Amino acid sequence: MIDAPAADAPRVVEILKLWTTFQSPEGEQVVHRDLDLTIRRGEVLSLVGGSGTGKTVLLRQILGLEHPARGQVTVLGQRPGQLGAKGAAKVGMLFQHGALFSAFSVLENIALPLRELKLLPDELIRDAALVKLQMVGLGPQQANKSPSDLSGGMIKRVALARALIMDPPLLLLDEPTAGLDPESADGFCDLLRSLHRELGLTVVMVTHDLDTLFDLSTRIAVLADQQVIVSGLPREVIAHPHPFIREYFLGGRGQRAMEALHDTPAGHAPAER
Ligand SMILES: Nc1ncnc2c1ncn2[C@@H]1O[C@H](COP(=O)(O)OP(=O)(O)OP(=O)(O)O)[C@@H](O)[C@H]1O
Repeated sequence: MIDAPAADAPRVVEILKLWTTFQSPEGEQVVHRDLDLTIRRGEVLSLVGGSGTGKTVLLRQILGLEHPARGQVTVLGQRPGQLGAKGAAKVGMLFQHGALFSAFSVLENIALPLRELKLLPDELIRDAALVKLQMVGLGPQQANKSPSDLSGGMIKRVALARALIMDPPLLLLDEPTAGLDPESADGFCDLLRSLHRELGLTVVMVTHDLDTLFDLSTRIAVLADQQVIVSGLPREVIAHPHPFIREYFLGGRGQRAMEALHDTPAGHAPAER
């Protein structure tokens, strides 16, 4: 369980009156409508919502890979996407399937954002990548391996090392434990928890996994009806009457996690699963 930061901690992400639209054969599809969301330093904010509610698109907008039709996204006081390669120094992103380059070794993958900046000599870049490899719990013996030689859990760790190579204060996680067996998922949550503490990170995470959600979130924001319909501690969110929330948390698969949650005063599930 991670403690929430103070309510007046500095704002890291500010989303105001955001509209996201796409053209489809049926006409204009509105994904976000007047969406507001503020994320403060030290939070682990989890985005939850049904399929197609725009969770991944929102992460991509925070990263600056996509831009809203209307409204404003501000990250650490600046518009995302205006920083080019230097953006990686502010925001790290762990993509859902790792997004490692298969032609590159583990170490080359981790070093890539630093290499693209062309500011440091090769030797320093290599040393920095080795430090990050160790930081995510892997040894130098993994450095020259190809991504195809790695397990799912190791791919996530290498992708996390790459996301952290420039020590960004903000980390975005898209389904960090999807596809991992329960033991690897537990290990990855432990790693994220300790990195959050040691590095003082702010984290925005999309997850469908209730264990990961309750294990790591300091706050949950629910996307439905094109907006954030509620955000707060798990027990506050679960009390909301929206049908998606009733089904998601109180339907079959949510029951077990909810029972564990029930016994904890802060509304967090215990760290053990
Ligand atoms: N580049 C695009 N062009 C057209 N439509 C898009 C584009 N990107 C996303 N969409 C649409 O926007 C909606 C939101 O997509 P997004 O991937 O953010 O959903 P999500 O909430 O992450 O869903 P899931 O939980 O299934 O991953 C979907 O209907 C998707 O088809």
